[in-house]
Amino acid sequence: MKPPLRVAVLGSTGSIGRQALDVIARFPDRFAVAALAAGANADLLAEQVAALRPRYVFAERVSPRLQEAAAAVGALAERPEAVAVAPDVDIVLVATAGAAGLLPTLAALRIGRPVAIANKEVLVMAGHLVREAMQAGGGELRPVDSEHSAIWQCLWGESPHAIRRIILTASGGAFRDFSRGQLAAVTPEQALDHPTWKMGRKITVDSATLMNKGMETIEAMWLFDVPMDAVDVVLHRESIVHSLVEFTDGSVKAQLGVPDMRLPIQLALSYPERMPEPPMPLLDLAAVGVLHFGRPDLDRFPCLRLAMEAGRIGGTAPAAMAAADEVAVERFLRREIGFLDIPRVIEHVLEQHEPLPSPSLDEVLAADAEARRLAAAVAPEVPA
Ligand SMILES: NC(=O)C1=CN([C@@H]2O[C@H](COP(=O)(O)OP(=O)(O)OC[C@H]3O[C@@H](n4cnc5c(N)ncnc54)[C@H](OP(=O)(O)O)[C@@H]3O)[C@@H](O)[C@H]2O)C=CC1
Ligand SMILES: CC(=O)[C@@H](O)[C@H](O)COP(=O)(O)O
Ligand SMILES: [Mn+2]
Repeated sequence: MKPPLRVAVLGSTGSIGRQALDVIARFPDRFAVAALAAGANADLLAEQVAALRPRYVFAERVSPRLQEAAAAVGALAERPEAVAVAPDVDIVLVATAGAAGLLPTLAALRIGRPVAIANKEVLVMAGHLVREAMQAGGGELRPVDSEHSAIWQCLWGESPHAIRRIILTASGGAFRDFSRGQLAAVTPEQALDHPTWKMGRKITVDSATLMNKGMETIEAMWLFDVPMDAVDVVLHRESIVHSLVEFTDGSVKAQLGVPDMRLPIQLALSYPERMPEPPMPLLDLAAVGVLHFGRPDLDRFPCLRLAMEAGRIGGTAPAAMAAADEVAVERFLRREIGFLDIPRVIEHVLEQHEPLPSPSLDEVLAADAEARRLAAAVAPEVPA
């Protein structure tokens, strides 16, 4: 029997991270936790360290309790990159949110380590650097985002030359049926009430603005090496069809399942095998009854258009956009700006930004920092 796959979970206290620990715990013969990294939730991380006894731990905020738990099992790392390249790790799951996963992803890929990537902002900011690191190190990227896991599965056994179009499905988020007038007055609590998925706060707001889908179009370009013109978005309220691929001969393949991230997480770990048991309830299509599809409305949800435009421009534009979005979402959650200000802030930043083609890491980080500074300074137009 093979020894268990040793997994480093970056972002272990978050929504994806906690579900990953669930999956790992279900199959102790197959998977083991080798390392954990998190941000500010030192209490939960301390509990995870005490229960799972990883050999490497990183935290942005270290509490005395975490220090004690980490000292009992190994050393506290100074940086998340150190966890990503620690010895005795077979795969790194990058489940941090926002820009935090960029450096650990590059570090792991540069030493040829497989990376299961949930943190889509990493690919949006610097897809070309991720690809370069993967090619230089001989590493491998396995998609975790549900749509990209679906596309990945549709492409198994297919030639990449046979792809005509990638079709990403979008639930439409919390405000899919709201008018523009109604959108002006929505609250963070309403935005955080996603109709089909339970996720972290930032991605849930991104889903409500359709920025999540916009970022996913750029993520698809890098993961599957297709131009933006070969990526489409279709609204699908039920989140049962996770995405589709249209091939050159007109055939269309889709992957379906109940909306539950434990399947894509499990598959990214078990690949190229499928596990013998599902981690979630099975899909009963007769009980679902009807599936709906439609076109996204770019007037009500301009973030999708902004992201696709940034993806087409390339260079530092997507990094500036992602940074502006991160700041705008935080400001909305703090009630400093209204929901309709989120695309305004991003558009303002992109108008000021002069994109550099093929940027170095330093240039990406500079574009990120400048976009954050600009986004923090945009005054709200809609009263928060
Ligand atoms: N949730 C979902 O269902 C899906 C998520 N994704 C993507 O996966 C990523 C994670 O999403 P989600 O789990 O929802 O987000 P959460 O906000 O729930 O979790 C984010 C995690 O990142 C950790 N973190 C923050 N900063 C650092 C840092 N500097 N170093 C290490 N860890 C850090 C947080 O730690 P702490 O809590 O301790 O501060 C937390 O564990 C995002 O990019 C999202 O777009 C993609 C598809 C589905
Ligand atoms: C679960 C997952 O992959 C999320 O990215 C999800 O897609 C969000 O739903 P939306 O379709 O509303 O963006
Ligand atoms: Mn997704």
